[in-house]
Amino acid sequence: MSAIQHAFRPEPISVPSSPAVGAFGKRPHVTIRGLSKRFDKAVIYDNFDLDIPRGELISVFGPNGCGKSTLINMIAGLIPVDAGQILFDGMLLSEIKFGYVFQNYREALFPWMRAFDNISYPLKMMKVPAAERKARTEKLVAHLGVKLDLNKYPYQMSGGQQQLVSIMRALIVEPEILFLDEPFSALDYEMTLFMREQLQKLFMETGTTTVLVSHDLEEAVYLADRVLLLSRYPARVADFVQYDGVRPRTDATLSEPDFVRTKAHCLDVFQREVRRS
Ligand SMILES: Nc1ncnc2c1ncn2[C@@H]1O[C@H](COP(=O)(O)OP(=O)(O)OP(=O)(O)O)[C@@H](O)[C@H]1O
Repeated sequence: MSAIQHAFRPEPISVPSSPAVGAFGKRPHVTIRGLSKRFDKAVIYDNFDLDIPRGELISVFGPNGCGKSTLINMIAGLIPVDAGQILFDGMLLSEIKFGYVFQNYREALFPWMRAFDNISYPLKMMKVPAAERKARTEKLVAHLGVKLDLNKYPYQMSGGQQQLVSIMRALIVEPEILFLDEPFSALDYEMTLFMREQLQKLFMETGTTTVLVSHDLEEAVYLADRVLLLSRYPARVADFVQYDGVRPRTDATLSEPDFVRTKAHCLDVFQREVRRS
């Protein structure tokens, strides 16, 4: 193991001998074993294993088209797996509550519903009575300290506000795990910075296990407790890099030695994977 790997305290990703204890020395939240997926002749995953620790924010980063979205979509049950098993504390997806935030906020919200109704919609699907839906939505908004007119329709809100509504809609069910697929990529830079702070605040408030696909290495490291670096497909774990930067992370974080080293290490791994044909 090189000196730089020591500095980042990478943790080996291996199939634990007992499913009760994962690679992190504690029970993993999500256990993926033997996952396989192909699209026509392209083998995207072939017998892929991964443990996702509880209560951490995991950024997924890797070469273009390597299978980042496919991974979270399979974990979230949006696309079927060809083979393998994904368990959440030993349970199936159907037995847990999870939230998913799509990249394209423009198509994610119901345009005929006000922000408030968009946020509380999953509760309606769960047949929660109207009074309780209202109370829970108000509580979530107050808890997060979101300053937004919830009577507005999506077309009356900025992209960032719409994405914030999408995130709150994902959180309203008090998910055990939250998936975000490049949630800020359609936003302008100012809004992206604002939304990163919102996400970080949410994460610090709720401690929800979060899996974030990002195209931006700086963002991936800045937000993460661990960065999952994938290889080109068939995707392997090229590295699973721990980053312990104190939260809340700020602009100053970006020039801290630990951040700079972690990002440089991730970039090294990424470039090695990109060069590999
Ligand atoms: N429904 C599909 N049918 C056929 N091929 C698909 C489908 N979905 C994804 N793929 C292919 O599978 C590979 C992985 O796609 P995926 O979107 O998971 O990658 P990604 O790493 O998220 O991509 P990007 O970096 O572009 O966001 C890509 O080559 C993609 O073209």
